[in-house]
Amino acid sequence: MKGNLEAWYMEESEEDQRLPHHYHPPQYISLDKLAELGVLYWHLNPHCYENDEELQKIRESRGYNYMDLLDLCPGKVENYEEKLRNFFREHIHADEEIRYCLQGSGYFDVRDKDDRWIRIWIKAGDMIVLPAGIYHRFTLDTGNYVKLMRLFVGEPVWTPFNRPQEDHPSRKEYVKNLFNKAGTAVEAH
Ligand SMILES: CSCCC(=O)C(=O)O
Ligand SMILES: [Fe+2]
Repeated sequence: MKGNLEAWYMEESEEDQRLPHHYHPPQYISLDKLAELGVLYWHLNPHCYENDEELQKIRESRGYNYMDLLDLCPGKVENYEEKLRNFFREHIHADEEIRYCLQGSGYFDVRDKDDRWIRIWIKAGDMIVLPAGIYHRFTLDTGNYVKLMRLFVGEPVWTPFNRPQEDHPSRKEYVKNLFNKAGTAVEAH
């Protein structure tokens, strides 16, 4: 299913994290550019997530056997404010972070090769995978609500490792792959 994920370079400022933080004019990023960073994307039909063959195929091909749902609104999660604060602290994980947006919307920010923030706006139907070792963070947008499916290979481990983590094995592996990919054309000669 075709989607239209929007992502852009984010202007850093002390303003409300839930605002878009565009440059003027905006600097949009293509899906190819996100793919270079190892970020994967699909657009699915969020209304049939309970019985969706497309979702099932992705889960089978990538081994995502675990799933749960996270409803980010004040009454439904414990320590709502603290959770949101932690999500917005720059961190990595030892494994992929796989999120499928079923309702609402929010921003995943990821660092590019030059350590600039890219803001990825996920809405209902957007499924993204952040690779292990990529620096990222998450915030709600001004809509203030998101319902996410979380997927994982095996028993889930959500542990965040806050920046700096240059010696963490998943970070080292990520950086190695990131710069190897860019260098392959040269090495081929
Ligand atoms: C609300 S899911 C995204 C937040 C995050 O980066 C995490 O859970 O590790
Ligand atoms: Fe994370």
